[in-house]
Amino acid sequence: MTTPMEISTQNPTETHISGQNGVSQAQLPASPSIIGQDKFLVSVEVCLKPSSSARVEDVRSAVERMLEKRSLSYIDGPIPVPVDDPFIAQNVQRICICDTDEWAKSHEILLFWQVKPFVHVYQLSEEGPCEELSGDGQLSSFNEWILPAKEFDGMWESLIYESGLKQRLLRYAASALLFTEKGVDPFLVSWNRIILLHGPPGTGKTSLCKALAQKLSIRFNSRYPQCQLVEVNAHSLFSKWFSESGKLVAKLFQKIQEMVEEENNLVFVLIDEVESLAAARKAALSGSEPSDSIRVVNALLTQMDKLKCSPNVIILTTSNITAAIDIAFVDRADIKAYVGPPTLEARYEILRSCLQELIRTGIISNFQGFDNLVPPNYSTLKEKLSAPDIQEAQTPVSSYKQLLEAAQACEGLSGRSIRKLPFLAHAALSNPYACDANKFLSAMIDTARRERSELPE
Ligand SMILES: Nc1ncnc2c1ncn2[C@@H]1O[C@H](COP(=O)(O)OP(=O)(O)OP(=O)(O)O)[C@@H](O)[C@H]1O
Repeated sequence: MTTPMEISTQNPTETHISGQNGVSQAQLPASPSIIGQDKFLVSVEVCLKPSSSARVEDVRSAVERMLEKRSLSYIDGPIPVPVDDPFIAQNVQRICICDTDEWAKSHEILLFWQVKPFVHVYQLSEEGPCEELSGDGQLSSFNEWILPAKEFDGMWESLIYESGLKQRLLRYAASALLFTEKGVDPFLVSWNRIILLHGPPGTGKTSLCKALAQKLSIRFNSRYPQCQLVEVNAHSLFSKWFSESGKLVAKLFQKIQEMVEEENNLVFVLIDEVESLAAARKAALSGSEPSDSIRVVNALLTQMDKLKCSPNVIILTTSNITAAIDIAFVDRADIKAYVGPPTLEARYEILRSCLQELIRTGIISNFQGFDNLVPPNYSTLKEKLSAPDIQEAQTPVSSYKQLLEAAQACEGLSGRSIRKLPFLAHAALSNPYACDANKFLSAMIDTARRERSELPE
């Protein structure tokens, strides 16, 4: 048996990939890497307009030429679509620099001569989920999306974790796909493509799985031009109609198998709350559940083992059980990552992004506290707070401090609760139509304290 790789947000160990000289399109690494002459390979994601019918290769070359001409500095985030290039302007909706953050930490800003941009061109699918109703018309047993999907656009960026968790997941998945692609003998080097994210409720595990699938579909689109995500509803598989469940599992996996047979298809299977499978199995063994349920779980595990052999499948699973999970299902996962409650920095960044959105939409006005209406990021804030001239610049600093205080007050709250906080704070204001930033921040601190006091011991 292989020893699973544990990724934890609490015990970060930074590992950098290097020596990717001569990387071809199909072998792309998922994160920036040092290539020949000490250049950093940085991903540049180019989103086409829904109306565009331009060839991906043409857009890629045009963007590469544009990047060569401009002496850009590379930091994560969008760069303006050039208006002086009619072809790009006509076809491209957005250009985004990605994944420079782990390099930028030690190198500050990456300059154009240090960088080899790796351009990924994609178009979002607007089809929406295709839902399959189970026989009795109740809960559907799965949802299916064509990736990259409009629904998941921006999800990756909105999830904030410390210690490079997202980058590590991306790299592990990318390495797993590369090993398979290159035909590495699994008897000599073992790995699989099952990922388990576990941790308390509301820490973004399901969202992270979907966002990871979306990212990989963009990064690997030259090898896999088609990509799907199938979200299995584990609960619905254990409907009260157990006799139907076996059929549901068979039907579901038959469909997945059909997708996988097409070798240009990359298929992600997301199974949420896998502990419900283990619970059903345990209950069946103790005789409190129909023995059908054990057959369903076993059928699911067997089908997963079968799927594991296909090179173009990644199985993503989540569990809310935070302690060591010891179930047959989990043994199968090679990559296990603990996703914990957000740290102070992550909480601050989540609230900052909420605030920015409320400023953008005009819900918060009368905003004097922040430079250019942009609240500072956590590290800039730290610098500002430790600056010697802090006493003189009282007004902005008090706003920054209020935001930090709100983040401190959120200790123990999940990412999901923190994202709801600005809404609750707004609803608590006496005059929500003329929303003053400082009043809003005070309301947010109070709301956070109240929410926290309501947490179970
Ligand atoms: N670290 C985070 N950064 C930013 N947003 C977060 C974070 N954690 C949670 N959220 C927000 O909470 C929402 C809910 O997360 P999600 O449902 O994926 O969590 P989960 O861990 O799967 O929870 P559950 O197990 O209860 O389903 C996300 O869509 C996101 O908006």
